Amino acid sequence: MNKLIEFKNVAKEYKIGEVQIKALDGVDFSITEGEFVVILGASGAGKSTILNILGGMDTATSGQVFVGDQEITSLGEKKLTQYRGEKVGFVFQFYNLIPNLNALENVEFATEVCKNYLDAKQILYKVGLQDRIKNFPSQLSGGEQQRVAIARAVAKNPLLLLCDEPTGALDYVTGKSVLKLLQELNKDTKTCVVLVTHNSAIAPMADKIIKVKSGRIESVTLNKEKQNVEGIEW
Ligand SMILES: Nc1ncnc2c1ncn2[C@@H]1O[C@H](COP(=O)(O)OP(=O)(O)OP(=O)(O)O)[C@@H](O)[C@H]1O
Repeated sequence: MNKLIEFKNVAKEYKIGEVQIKALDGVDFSITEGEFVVILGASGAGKSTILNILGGMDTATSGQVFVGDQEITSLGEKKLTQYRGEKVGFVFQFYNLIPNLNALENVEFATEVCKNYLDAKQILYKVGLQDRIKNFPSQLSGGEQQRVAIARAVAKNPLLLLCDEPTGALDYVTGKSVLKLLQELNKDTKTCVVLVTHNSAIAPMADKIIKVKSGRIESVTLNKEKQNVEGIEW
């Protein structure tokens, strides 16, 4: 399998007044096509910063990030917007759906700027929402809203699906079903999934586990005994 993502000596510094915060301090790792990757670390370790740089929502202070055949750290604003719009699907802790659009319209709206998008209705069926496509976000449970958000991200047919604490606002059972959906989508579509969490118990579901500590990579582990989410308890 080919390398899809590479971080080379990536640093991110924030300056607040006189205080300098090193959110990332020389981060190196790579991700292969089709991998399901879990990024683990305590609060403030730098997980979201990695995800945001990878998704083109933030820029590195130094270092290089390669995604596919592009070095995204060298892209100008316009090209970076294009990268974000076409190549990256995002799923966040809070679903960020548009309240006055129904489930189908939320998914269709997201694909408007994409070239190779998938059929919104089909994707909503795939995430188990065939009976809810005309419902507005306020008529859906948290788990259902997250399924719409996942459908919205997947319908773009992205190169990467980036998930930042996607189960953070959900109860145990609903969270587990959302993780199961992400694992199945990764398996079926071979889309690379990068999932940020502080919950180390879900690491066995990944092909690769990247541990982050104080802005540095603590370890990168290839998981030879990948498990289905159903078989993991926490
Ligand atoms: N916009 C910003 N301005 C200043 N400091 C920031 C900013 N964004 C992040 N940081 C700092 O960078 C460090 C890493 O933050 P990051 O959000 O990546 O951590 P995290 O591992 O995702 O944490 P959490 O699990 O709590 O979300 C933290 O010390 C944080 O306070």
